[in-house]
Amino acid sequence: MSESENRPAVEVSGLVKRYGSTTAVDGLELRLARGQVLALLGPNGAGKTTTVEICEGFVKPDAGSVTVLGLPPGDAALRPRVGVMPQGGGAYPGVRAGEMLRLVASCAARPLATGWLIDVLGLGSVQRIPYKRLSGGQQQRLSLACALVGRPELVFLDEPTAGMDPQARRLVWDLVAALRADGVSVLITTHLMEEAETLADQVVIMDHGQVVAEGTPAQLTTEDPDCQQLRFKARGGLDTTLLTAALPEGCHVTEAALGMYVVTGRVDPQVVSTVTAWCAQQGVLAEELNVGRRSLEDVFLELTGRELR
Ligand SMILES: Nc1ncnc2c1ncn2[C@@H]1O[C@H](COP(=O)(O)OP(=O)(O)OP(=O)(O)O)[C@@H](O)[C@H]1O
Repeated sequence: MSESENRPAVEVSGLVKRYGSTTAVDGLELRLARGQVLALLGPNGAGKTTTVEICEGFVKPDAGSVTVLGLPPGDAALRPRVGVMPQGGGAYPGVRAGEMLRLVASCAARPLATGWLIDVLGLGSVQRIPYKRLSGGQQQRLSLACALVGRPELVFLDEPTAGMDPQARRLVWDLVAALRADGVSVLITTHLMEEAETLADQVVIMDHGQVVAEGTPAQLTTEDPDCQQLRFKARGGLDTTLLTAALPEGCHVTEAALGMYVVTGRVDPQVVSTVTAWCAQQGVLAEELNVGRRSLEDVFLELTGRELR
């Protein structure tokens, strides 16, 4: 086995990319092990697409090192081994869907059967329709078919399910799971926390071009026992400051949405009984009580803030 075969699928170190005064990527470290799925999360403008485009070889970095299957990004030897699904498609507007896929397949040494891929991705009825007339979700599915038709060892999927209906999204999730089962490495960017939790072995949350947290979905959401949550519903507008004061130190109550309360902290039986008793004193019933770990979305918002970018 050559030395490059032992390297991770993607290895990024000290990566920097500037656009004028904007530092899109700021010393990023990233490692995708072979055969794993890595989900790259981050708010708008965090630098995800720039990072992926550097790994794909489309954008040159200002500093840092990147290897893809042990080779420099864009190396000609990578072309048949890497599948790319760029954000927002990337096909000739006039080309018919079926032609597009066959064209891409003709460049591969051992392509998948295009008819099979068209069926799997539910594109049979739109094969003869020009790319520009496909719906957004159909364009995305065609783009995914093009990324996969060459049986790649590594796939870059930049927001693959953006704009897809729930059926198409599930289909893509099944396909990604099947790729993983076949030993394909996948780097996926997404704004859907459920997508990351469902698919990823490893989640990397980035912001301002840097990694702010990484780990398995379970590690990111359960690591800290003091950060459990008790959720309940009750009449809107309860005094959360008073309830917080009634709870042990370290517990904190917020009204996440009208009538939806979240107690964050170490949730033990005493905390649950204090909450229900306190609600009873206010003459309200705490309903749909649920004790669980933080969601990935909670972790994401905590790390990257709630303001719009
Ligand atoms: N070609 C470019 N020229 C100038 N600035 C750019 C260019 N590409 C990206 N940027 C800037 O770099 C930063 C990172 O952008 P990038 O597209 O990588 O973010 P992202 O995390 O993929 O965002 P989104 O979730 O919105 O897709 C942004 O501030 C963006 O405006």
